[in-house]
Amino acid sequence: MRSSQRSDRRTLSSAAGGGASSGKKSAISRLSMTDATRALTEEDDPDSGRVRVAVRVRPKNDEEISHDSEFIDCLELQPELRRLKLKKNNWSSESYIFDEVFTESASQKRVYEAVAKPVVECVISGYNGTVMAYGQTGTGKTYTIGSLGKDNSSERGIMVRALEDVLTETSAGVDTLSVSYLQLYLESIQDLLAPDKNNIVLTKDTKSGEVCLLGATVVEIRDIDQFLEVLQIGEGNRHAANTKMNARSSRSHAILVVHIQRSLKAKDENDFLAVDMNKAEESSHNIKSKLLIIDLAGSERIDESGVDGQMLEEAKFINLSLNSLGKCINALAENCPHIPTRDSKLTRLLSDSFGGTARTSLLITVSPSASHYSQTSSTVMFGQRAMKVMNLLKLKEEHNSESKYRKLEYQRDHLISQVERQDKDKVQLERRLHERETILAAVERKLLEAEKKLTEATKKTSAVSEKKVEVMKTLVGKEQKSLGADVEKRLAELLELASKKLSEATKDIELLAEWQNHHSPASNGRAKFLATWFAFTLITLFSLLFIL
Ligand SMILES: Nc1ncnc2c1ncn2[C@@H]1O[C@H](COP(=O)(O)OP(=O)(O)OP(=O)(O)O)[C@@H](O)[C@H]1O
Repeated sequence: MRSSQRSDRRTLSSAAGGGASSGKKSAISRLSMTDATRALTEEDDPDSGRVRVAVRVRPKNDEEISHDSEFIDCLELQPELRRLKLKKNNWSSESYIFDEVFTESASQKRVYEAVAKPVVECVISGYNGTVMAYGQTGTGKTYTIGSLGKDNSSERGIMVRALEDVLTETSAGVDTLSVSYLQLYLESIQDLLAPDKNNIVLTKDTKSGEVCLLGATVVEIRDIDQFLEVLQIGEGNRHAANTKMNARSSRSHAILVVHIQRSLKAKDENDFLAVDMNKAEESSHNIKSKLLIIDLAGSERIDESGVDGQMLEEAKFINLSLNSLGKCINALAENCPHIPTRDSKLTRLLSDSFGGTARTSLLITVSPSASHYSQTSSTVMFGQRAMKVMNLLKLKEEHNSESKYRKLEYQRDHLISQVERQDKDKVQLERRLHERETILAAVERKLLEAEKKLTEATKKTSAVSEKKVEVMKTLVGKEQKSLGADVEKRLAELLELASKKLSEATKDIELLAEWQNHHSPASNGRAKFLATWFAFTLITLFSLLFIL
């Protein structure tokens, strides 16, 4: 069995795109399982709704190599910065940022993985998706989108690789995978799998708003080899006419429509847990999604292609449809209230892909040759405007009434168990709250006791201080008393000494007076004066000592 053959067993997790990659996918899976009507919003992936635009430069062909030898390329690529520089001449260039920039050497695998794989994963999860290539004739749209890679599988383009992934991720016998292959030529839709059906009617389902191709052949696909055969038949029927620009130019838009219907059957308990249901019963609901892979006709201008007759007619219609696509993209990028989708069949077909509910990736293809500067420039501008278009992704689920009823039952049970769980949690929380309150009360009690002890200790401290002051006072009093007695004693001694000295001095004065009287009466008066002065001095001294 080939790697692309479908897996036999399906679980909800694999059904939601469990095979391929990325964390983003798990978010999408979760979404697809839990809420049928919910849109993939910016909350899940801030950039999810925007139309993703990548640019791919094809290698120069022989003609360009010989013709361009004297000119510099009109492009300079910086893939690591996702930047493309468009050079008008040596000194004038403009820079543009894209979601991806692929150089001439980028492989088909790399381009698929960056441009188409995220869309394919989305479609597997139940969303609609569109991958399309836009660019000047001969720049590699068909090569990128439709290469079958018969001789070399590394050359396989987006159509084949997308189907390989879808086949790997879906289950034969449970999911349904089918394709229609059409071309839009001269504003009529032709069935590439049944060439006599050349006017397929394009309508819109009034209920779902989905675009339908009434009467188009739908082929159920079982494996990749069968799909390659289908694609080959379609390619054989694709109308191609030669123009001056490209000997194998496609003059029509090729449209591959891939329908996926997935019947989500939950088989074991884990599956139900994955979808937020807690009962292991079998339930089913269908997810329908659609992938459009479009290889647009070349966007060259009529005057540049130099065509006439039938080919001029073709070019006019191609221009009409591509112009109306450009107008819709401009209107969407500018948030205009009216989007002119009814102007062409191409825009009616793509009404869901731009500004609708699908995930969309646009690859613009360009030539590096300076001689195609003006076409390259207008292609780059087209891509830049498309980058501004936002889509709102919506999951498309179908329910039969029984499965709806079961789902509601599961949801009710799930809600009841949630309420029970919450009640249990509430009781536990209340118990914990009570415990905390008890602890808090004990802590408060201890705090009060500690405060009381602190007050008592403060009181005791002040009593001790007062006592201390009293003791100090007593001690100072005692000291003062003993000091006073000492002073008094000393004074008495001094007084005694002074009175002794006074009486001695009085005696001496009397003796002196006598002696004076006897020997010199003239000096008697003076001696008497001296004696009196001396006595007065002693008395004063004695008084001072007494005061002290
Ligand atoms: N990246 C590439 N690597 C190698 N060869 C390429 C690449 N891109 C394009 N080519 C070659 O360039 C030629 C033109 O490519 P292709 O037919 O895919 O252009 P186109 O854009 O589809 O043109 P048209 O609008 O006419 O359909 C083909 O021979 C193709 O093999």
